[in-house]
Amino acid sequence: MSRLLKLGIPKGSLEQATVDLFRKAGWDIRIASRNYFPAIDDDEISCSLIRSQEMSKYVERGTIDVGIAGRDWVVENDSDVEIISDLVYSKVSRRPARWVLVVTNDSPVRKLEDLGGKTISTELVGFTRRYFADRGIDVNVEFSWGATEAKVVEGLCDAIVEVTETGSTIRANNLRIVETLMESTPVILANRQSWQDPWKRCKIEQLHTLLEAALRAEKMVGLKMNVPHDRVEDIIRILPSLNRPTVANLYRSEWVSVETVLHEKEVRCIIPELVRLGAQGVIEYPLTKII
Ligand SMILES: Nc1ncnc2c1ncn2[C@@H]1O[C@H](COP(=O)(O)OP(=O)(O)OP(=O)(O)O)[C@@H](O)[C@H]1O
Ligand SMILES: O=P(O)(O)OC[C@H]1O[C@H](OP(=O)(O)OP(=O)(O)O)[C@H](O)[C@@H]1O
Ligand SMILES: [Mg+2]
Repeated sequence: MSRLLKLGIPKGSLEQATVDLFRKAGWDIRIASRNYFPAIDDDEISCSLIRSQEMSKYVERGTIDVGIAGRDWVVENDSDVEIISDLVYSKVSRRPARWVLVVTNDSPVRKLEDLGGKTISTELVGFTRRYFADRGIDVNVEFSWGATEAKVVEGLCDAIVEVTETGSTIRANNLRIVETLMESTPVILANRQSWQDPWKRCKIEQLHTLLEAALRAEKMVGLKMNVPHDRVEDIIRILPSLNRPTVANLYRSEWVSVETVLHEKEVRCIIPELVRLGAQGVIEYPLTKII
């Protein structure tokens, strides 16, 4: 019997970064203009484009089995879903997005308490209300449909709670961060019943393993070299690795082959050192997955 896993891809800010990550993990997802059901090169998966804000609701009720969406919206919706994994990427970087309390540069507000009795505009209304209520600060939280930064500039509110990644929107509007309220990364979230189904769970775990492996491999490279037997200890001492470098014998030789995995930025410092210590035939190669 052929089985199908219903997968939700986040439409909007995380869409392109998610499709790119799937490509690295081994799945080709093709999104045709104005079509909400992307093609995927896996007969066991059917794909839908779903807004990040709504993903957890559809996963909770089982309309889709598994999805990717920002943890922020899962928290906001207070959805009863299985969180399988945090994937640390954003729209343009590999850093978490941050929900920050923001005011204009010339605002007298310096700390959360200064907002008592004031109005805050945000898309994340439930979370913001809970955040201030938990701290005993009475604020008026208004829902914003977007372009939220403009509202604080125009004086339509006293502060905003908005998501930021690079900080460029905040800078461009002459705004100031008072405090970070929450960090958020995309998560893999699954329907609880789907997670209990052995076939679906196995398929979800396949996605989980390969998406994480592709993220982990970014910026990492493999390094391989030949080393005289009596220099191995000196070389191993300076060589970074995920666990321990591999040392293998070379056929009928006094030399050994040493292999390791390290961050690409470490390579430019380490290669001259390796050569100084007697390594030869040093090669660097890209990695696509690390499990
Ligand atoms: N640079 C970024 N800008 C906006 N959202 C980001 C960014 N990086 C990551 N995200 C995440 O993308 C998800 C969706 O963000 P958001 O709610 O702003 O909707 P959107 O996809 O940007 O659509 P819209 O055009 O309505 O803003 C959130 O989980 C958010 O944390
Ligand atoms: O810190 P930065 O890197 O500048 O990113 C933050 C901005 O990105 C998002 O807007 P988005 O692109 O989702 O457009 P939107 O205004 O339609 O939400 C968010 O709402 C901020 O305005
Ligand atoms: Mg947005």
